[in-house]
Amino acid sequence: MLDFQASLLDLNLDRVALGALRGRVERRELSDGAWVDLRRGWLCGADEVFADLVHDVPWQAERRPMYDDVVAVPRLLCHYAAGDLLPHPILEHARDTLSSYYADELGEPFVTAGCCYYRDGHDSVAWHGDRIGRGRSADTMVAILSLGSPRRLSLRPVGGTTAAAYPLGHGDLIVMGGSCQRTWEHAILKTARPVGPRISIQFRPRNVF
Ligand SMILES: O=C(O)CCC(=O)C(=O)O
Ligand SMILES: [Fe+2]
Repeated sequence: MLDFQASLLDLNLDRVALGALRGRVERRELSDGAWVDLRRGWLCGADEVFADLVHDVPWQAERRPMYDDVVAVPRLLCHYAAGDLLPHPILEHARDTLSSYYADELGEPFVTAGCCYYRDGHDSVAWHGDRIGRGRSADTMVAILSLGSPRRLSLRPVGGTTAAAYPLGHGDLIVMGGSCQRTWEHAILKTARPVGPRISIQFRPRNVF
């Protein structure tokens, strides 16, 4: 119902824009110094941006070794390094807005953008922390903008059982912060429910992957 209302709102506004962050971001403390911030419906006009990204991003199907085999990574990917032009101007605006909103707490800007395209419920990402680089040893932030059909971002303390799950889609923002990448894990689990495609854009600071 909410999604439907958001869609109508988007049509009425007929424009792509970011809502306010100040006063609209809700922080949830996890444990061990980990937290997530949520700002639902941050991006208006998400349908249009979603369609543009499906079309314009050079999506890549990756393969990776697993045991004795090489298997397809179950989602499409495209990584934008620091300094790369992002595939939609609203994403540049989102990155810069996040950088200034979190400047005091993060102490550095968000510089990279990882894009993931989950075509349906078979596409997923297994439990992990973004721990390559500094996320392994230092507090940091990973900000995720979600477009399209809602999928759950599941979270659990490392090695524990699922402790939180946030349905994310249609312009929602979630920021994982504090020790989240090293003391907690996150995943987009496969689902047998009929779900449409979802795109997520993860903004990260330098040397966090
Ligand atoms: O798609 C998402 O929201 C999460 C993706 C993710 O965790 C990753 O690519 O590291
Ligand atoms: Fe991740």
